[in-house]
Amino acid sequence: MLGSLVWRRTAPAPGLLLRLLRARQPSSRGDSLGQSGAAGGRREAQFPRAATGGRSSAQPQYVGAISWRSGDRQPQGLRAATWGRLPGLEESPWSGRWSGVPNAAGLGVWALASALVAHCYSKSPTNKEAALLEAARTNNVQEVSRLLSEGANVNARHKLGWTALMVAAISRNYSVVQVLLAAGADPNLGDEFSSVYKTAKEQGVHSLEDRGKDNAASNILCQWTNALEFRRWLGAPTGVLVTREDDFNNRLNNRASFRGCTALHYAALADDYRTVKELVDGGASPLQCNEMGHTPMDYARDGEVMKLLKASETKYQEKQRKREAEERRRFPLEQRLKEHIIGQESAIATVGAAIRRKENGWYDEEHPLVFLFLGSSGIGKTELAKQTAKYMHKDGKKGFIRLDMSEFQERHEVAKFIGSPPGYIGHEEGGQLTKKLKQCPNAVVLFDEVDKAHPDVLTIMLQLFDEGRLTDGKGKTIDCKDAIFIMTSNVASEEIAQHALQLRQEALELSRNRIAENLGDVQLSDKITISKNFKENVIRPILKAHFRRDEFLGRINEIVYFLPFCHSELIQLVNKELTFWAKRAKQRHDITLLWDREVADVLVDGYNVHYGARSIRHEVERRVVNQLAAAYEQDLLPGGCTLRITVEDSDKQLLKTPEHPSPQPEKRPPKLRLEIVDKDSKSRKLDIRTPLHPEKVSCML
Ligand SMILES: Nc1ncnc2c1ncn2[C@@H]1O[C@H](COP(=O)(O)OP(=O)(O)OP(=O)(O)O)[C@@H](O)[C@H]1O
Repeated sequence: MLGSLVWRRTAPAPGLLLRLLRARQPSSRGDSLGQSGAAGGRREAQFPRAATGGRSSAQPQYVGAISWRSGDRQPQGLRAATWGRLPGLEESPWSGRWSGVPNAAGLGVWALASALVAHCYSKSPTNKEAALLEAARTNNVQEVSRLLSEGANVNARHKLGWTALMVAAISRNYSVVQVLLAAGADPNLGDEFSSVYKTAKEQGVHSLEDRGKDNAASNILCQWTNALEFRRWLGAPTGVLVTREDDFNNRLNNRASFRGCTALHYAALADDYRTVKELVDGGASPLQCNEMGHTPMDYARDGEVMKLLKASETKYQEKQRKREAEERRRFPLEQRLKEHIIGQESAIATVGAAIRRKENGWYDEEHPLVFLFLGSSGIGKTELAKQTAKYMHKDGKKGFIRLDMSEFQERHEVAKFIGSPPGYIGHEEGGQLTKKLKQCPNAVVLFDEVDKAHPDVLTIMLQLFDEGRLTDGKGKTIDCKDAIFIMTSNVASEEIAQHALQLRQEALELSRNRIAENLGDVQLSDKITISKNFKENVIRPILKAHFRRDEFLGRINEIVYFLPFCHSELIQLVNKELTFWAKRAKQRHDITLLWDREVADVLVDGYNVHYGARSIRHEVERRVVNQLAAAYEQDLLPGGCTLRITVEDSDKQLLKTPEHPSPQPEKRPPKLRLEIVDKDSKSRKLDIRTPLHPEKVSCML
């Protein structure tokens, strides 16, 4: 592991090679401004005598080390001693001789360089965060403390993605690590730098040296000098490889990916016991994985550091378990789910209880947990699965696997599911399920529309649920007893919806009767529960007929029923949608959006039991967002204004019907309108033209 991330001691890194090669090139143009390298935590550079004020010589002679002041691109000694003595002054780029007297071209270069340096310095003489990174790298504890006391952001990142704590850790600068942690550095931040080549690609710069994006002046100058440090001194951008080696560390393998590596990963790589200890004591997680899925221990060598990490892993796990248990007690899963899911209380309770059993060790460890979510479209089946995955796997993505089973309707599509056997097309690709399960064997796996899957796919699923493991096309077995499998289906959704609506009607009538009979403290309640009788005698036979397998249904731990929304839940859904648009209006257009209570009542009418929450979303878009967009397009919404959505008084319309030849008064559905609220809190209606009619007509959808 270690070998893949760190260059062998004897092999110079490519960037170093590149610079060595450059330095050895004959200095025909007097451009050899020297080498830089990290030595003993202090950055040193050697400069030709010509550039440091010595006598000119055809063979550049090097003088002693000149130290960088942290946060300062210019060598101090150079600035003090030879300000203005730039290569063009000492030697003409065209003459190839050291002259001592500036010729025209030399003067030009000098002027250009001076202007450029002045520009660089005027732009950002002391960028605190950049200086902090540099001070952390060079082990300048005093400078780190000074910058932090002056307000430098301790968690700021280098433009390529690492933080000061990571630099200090890889540089084995234990004292800096201490200071940074004390100042609140987050030890669990991950590096955003991947590999040199990937980062270069992502940032759109060259991996070795970026010429293309320089400003023209520094480019011209650097073509003459071609000295990397000089380019950097001028503020000219350098390539990713060199930046990584110079600003971070030059002993790391530039091909390896470092994304997600924390300071602790780097301290383990650097094999620095004191820093590892400091980080662990400072709250660094020894369990945190980088993008490759490796923990800091994977990078540790055998010895003290490895021992320390092992011990802290166990301690951290124990601590984490206690913390999570406490968090669960204070903020149970059901409560979290209710923050995202409106209604569906019985479904939430069923899932919550099963997961609590699993989390607390009260479950059958030989089999994974399997749910079947039943109900019509758009009522939160997928959402509940997603939120459960979020709860179980804080890092998200890999912990939630979703497969649309309508893609596995044919027998040959089994191969897509678990991968083709050797010799078949697609063997190398692997299966959609197995590939993802391999990455996260305890994921929450959602099989959407499971009723559409081919029976052969169901057979594989049955095996998976039964044995808790799966063998892929390459013959590799994945153990997934800890996974949670959720299947969704619309089978029997019509029956469930009708039954629920009927129960709700009965409950409502009962409440009304009791109120009418004056039976005291009666509350109207929308809460209903589906009876066991209905589940056994209506739903189970439908499922049996569909899946044609008792054993398949037998392997399901819980069948979870999702019911159509009641009125109060619909009001909540409407408010959720309107809140979403209000946030958007504020963020994008600085418009404050308010609405009257009756607006939700009107929008609830758009509910369609077959489309669930989606029908509410569409109704809000059709009746509110369309108006907002039209008003915005017609320039009726000044920035910073306040808008109110109100219900237009329902007016009457005269209708003639065959039964009633004389016109009958009929109430039209109420309309929504937009009003702008003036500073004096008075509202005035917005006159929005309907997009299809150019003439001015009031648009009230
Ligand atoms: N109970 C609910 N509470 C809040 N939002 C919901 C609820 N039900 C559905 N939604 C929203 O409606 C959209 C569709 O929901 P979801 O994908 O969960 O539907 P579904 O029941 O899985 O239906 P389908 O079978 O059609 O996928 C999502 O954006 C979701 O946030």
